[in-house]
Amino acid sequence: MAKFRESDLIRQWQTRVPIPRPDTVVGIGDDAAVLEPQSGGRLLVSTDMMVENVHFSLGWMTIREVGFKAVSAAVSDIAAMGGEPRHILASVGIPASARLEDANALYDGIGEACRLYGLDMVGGDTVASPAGWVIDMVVLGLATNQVLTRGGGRPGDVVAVTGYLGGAAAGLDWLRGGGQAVVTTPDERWVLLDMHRRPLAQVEAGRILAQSGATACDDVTDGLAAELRALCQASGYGCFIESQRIPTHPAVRNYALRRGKSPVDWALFGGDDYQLVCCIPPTRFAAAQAGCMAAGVMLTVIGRVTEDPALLWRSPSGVVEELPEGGFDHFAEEGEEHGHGVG
Ligand SMILES: Nc1ncnc2c1ncn2[C@@H]1O[C@H](COP(=O)(O)OP(=O)(O)O)[C@@H](O)[C@H]1O
Ligand SMILES: Cc1ncc(C[n+]2csc(CCOP(=O)(O)OP(=O)(O)O)c2C)c(N)n1
Ligand SMILES: [Mg+2]
Repeated sequence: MAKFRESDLIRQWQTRVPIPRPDTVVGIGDDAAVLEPQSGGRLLVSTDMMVENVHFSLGWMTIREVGFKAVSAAVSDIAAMGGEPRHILASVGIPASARLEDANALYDGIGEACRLYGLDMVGGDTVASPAGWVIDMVVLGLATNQVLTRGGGRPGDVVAVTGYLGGAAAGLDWLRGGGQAVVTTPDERWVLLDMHRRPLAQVEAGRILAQSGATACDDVTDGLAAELRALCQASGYGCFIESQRIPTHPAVRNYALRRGKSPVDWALFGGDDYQLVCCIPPTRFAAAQAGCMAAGVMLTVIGRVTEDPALLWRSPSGVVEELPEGGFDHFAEEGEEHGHGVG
């Protein structure tokens, strides 16, 4: 006897997601969703997959937190384009060990995030997975301002980031057990774990950046170094980064100090932060920063775009050199999954 049926599951899940938006003509329940086309904007579409023991471990995250994080990670790609997320589809592979409560808890997390981002869940697919959980999200969004691609940065633009970087990697380090012998205060731990388990997509900041003349943007999923490389490769220009300007949270710095690790390395190579890194003409920066501050988001200059295509930085030891390569790579060799300097 099956523990639950696909159709019952979907019916139960439907009660956990928000009621349909007015631009949803047909949502969950038919062969395809039907959406009202939007005039005066551009449609943004992105997909993002999370796999158990690659993107998360149920050893230290609840399946509800996984659902929330999967939506945030997917929405983050729409934020990085300066768009407004509107609709989402979720394809889920459920392992044999899962109970009905687990499947519903996943959707409690997905539903919570959908409400937070104003998303309408309009479909998906549900299958059995012989291995672990697999969660793939397709997000549709609308860009009514300029679209922020990766390749628009121009020499002289400042390079800026939202929020703090390196927190998700610090949290992962603690959760993996590496730092649990290290003295931390409960509030420090809370910051680290929250940054790892409950990232928030920077939708409002992306919209403000698009409105205030940013030229390029990317979200920090694989680490700042990898995203800077992606921005520079796309534009054909380079950058100069000041390591001491990279914003790391005081709790992350304290933990790194006691752990004998570098918070800047976590920011550069850790990934999973879901903050935005962007390029903005210097004359537009103050307005962009004020707009972000009014929305409760810190925007920090970390460097500038250069004509020379090299990626350079002033390292923590004060030496100007090439920005080290690295970052999260799914196909990296064992032991170097976090690239240079982290692990
Ligand atoms: N299997 C695939 N088939 C087609 N396009 C893909 C595939 N995987 C990734 N891409 C595309 O490659 C680009 C870079 O992907 P990725 O580095 O994963 O971006 P992001 O960090 O924003 O998720 C994106 O435009 C993405 O849509
Ligand atoms: C159990 C576990 N191991 C490692 C990590 C770290 N990690 C997994 S995926 C990832 C990067 C983001 O994933 P990816 O699929 O490359 O996102 P994309 O760039 O496509 O948005 C990171 C930092 C984690 N979060 N959990
Ligand atoms: Mg991807």
